[in-house]
Amino acid sequence: MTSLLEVSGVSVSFDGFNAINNLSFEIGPAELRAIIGPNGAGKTTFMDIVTGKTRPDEGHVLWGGMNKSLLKMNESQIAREGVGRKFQRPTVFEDQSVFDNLMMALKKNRAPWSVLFYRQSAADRARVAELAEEIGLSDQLHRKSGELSHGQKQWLEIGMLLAQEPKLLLVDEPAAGMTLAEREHTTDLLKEAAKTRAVVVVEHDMEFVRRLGCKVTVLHEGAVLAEGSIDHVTQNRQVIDVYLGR
Ligand SMILES: Nc1ncnc2c1ncn2[C@@H]1O[C@H](COP(=O)(O)OP(=O)(O)OP(=O)(O)O)[C@@H](O)[C@H]1O
Repeated sequence: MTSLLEVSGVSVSFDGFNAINNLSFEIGPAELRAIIGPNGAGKTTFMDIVTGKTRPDEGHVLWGGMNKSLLKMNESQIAREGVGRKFQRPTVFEDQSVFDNLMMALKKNRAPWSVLFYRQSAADRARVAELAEEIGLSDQLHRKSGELSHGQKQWLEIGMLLAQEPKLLLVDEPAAGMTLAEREHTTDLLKEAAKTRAVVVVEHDMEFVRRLGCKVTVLHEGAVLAEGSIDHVTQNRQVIDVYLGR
């Protein structure tokens, strides 16, 4: 398998503290991966490095078939390369409808004149309908986004990211604050999204991770402690010790 993203030997320290410690990580172009790990394991810092927010002190972050270095790009160049990031709290335009939020998010020519003279095309409207279907909000299209439930807002934001057609989607704790039914829908949505792109889900909720049914990477002290199926990693003695604080 050729990787979409290949992180190797990456280290970063903050004031002498090693937050990421010789970390290596690979993901394929259509793969779902969960990253778990105790507080302070380096999960957020890892995402910050991939998205260009934090520069590592050492190592390589290679992207795509041509092995471009993401470390040579700034945050917006990395986003344009196709790396999308969903933060924990939903950030949708609350005063706008679901339809308008999705329409605004569509991948288009962002030059000022094209935004100024932009008219919705039938193709764009069809794409918005398709995205709404994918995130399960087809019947909410004309609702104000601020009126949606927490779970629906999260799906809308995922839809807005999918509208940008990312090759890699990083999702931070999507299940937090969701009802069981919302979690189940979120699992389906992420699994579906990962059929055509790479999706990395950082999550604390083990049941949610189990339902994702994907390979799991366990981080601890800024490095990979274990990797494999959820059963494989949860039976690993070191992982058990770390989670029990031994
Ligand atoms: N900008 C920073 N300055 C100093 N220390 C930092 C900075 N960012 C992260 N750290 C430290 O690096 C370590 C890793 O933090 P990180 O937020 O990546 O962990 P995490 O796995 O995401 O944790 P959590 O599950 O609590 O979100 C922590 O000890 C944190 O305090």
